Amino acid sequence: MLIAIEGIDGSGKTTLAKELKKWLENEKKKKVLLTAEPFTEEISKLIQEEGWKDPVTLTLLFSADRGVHVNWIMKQNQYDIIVTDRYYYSTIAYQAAMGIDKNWIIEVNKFFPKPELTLLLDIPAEIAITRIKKDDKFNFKEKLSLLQKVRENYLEIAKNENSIKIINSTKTFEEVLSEAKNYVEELIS
Ligand SMILES: Nc1ncnc2c1ncn2[C@@H]1O[C@H](COP(=O)(O)OP(=O)(O)OP(=O)(O)O)[C@@H](O)[C@H]1O
Ligand SMILES: Cc1cn([C@H]2C[C@H](O)[C@@H](COP(=O)(O)O)O2)c(=O)[nH]c1=O
Repeated sequence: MLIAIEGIDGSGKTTLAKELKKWLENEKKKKVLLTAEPFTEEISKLIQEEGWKDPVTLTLLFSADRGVHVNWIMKQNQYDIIVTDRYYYSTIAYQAAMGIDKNWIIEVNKFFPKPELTLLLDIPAEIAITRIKKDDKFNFKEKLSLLQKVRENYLEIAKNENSIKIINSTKTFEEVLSEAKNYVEELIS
């Protein structure tokens, strides 16, 4: 079972992913693998060196990275649940915000398995930006207008996809976690 956690930078994905894993392991006795994208060191390096110069290259690099990630996930048979911090909705939301055609991004990513559940942490970019650490490795993060567009794209994608559940991430972390647990509970029970 694949669960994706999505949202703009600083929306709380990594914090939620870690706490969900603890809860699933301790309370639900599930074997959980926590993973994240970008996945490979090599492609992350290329993204940093080359990708940001050109959104087409960036789309292809993130998608190629996902191919390697998915192949690796397929071999992790010992787990009940795989939780990934970012998946293909990130490429649709971010690279479309950079001007790439959404349908082309969907086409490039169409062979990857669809997550059974995606938790979309929704938060205004103005608030998320105050939570982003200054030493983050990708350099466009401070660009408020881009993150605003990424947020709009995520909400648009969610309108047409029942498996994406929107959680208001301006709430306290305890509230966010509780809502996320309810969605996961529905899925595993
Ligand atoms: N609901 C919340 N309320 C307030 N602060 C939060 C909440 N959730 C997470 N945070 C804090 O916000 C910061 C960013 O969280 P986190 O690193 O989990 O976000 P992220 O979405 O993974 O970010 P990025 O995409 O930039 O890696 C952290 O300091 C975290 O403790
Ligand atoms: C998978 C993916 C990621 N991005 C962007 C989104 C973030 O700004 C960075 C990843 O940083 P994180 O702190 O590790 O979440 O990359 C993207 O633009 N497109 C993608 O497909």
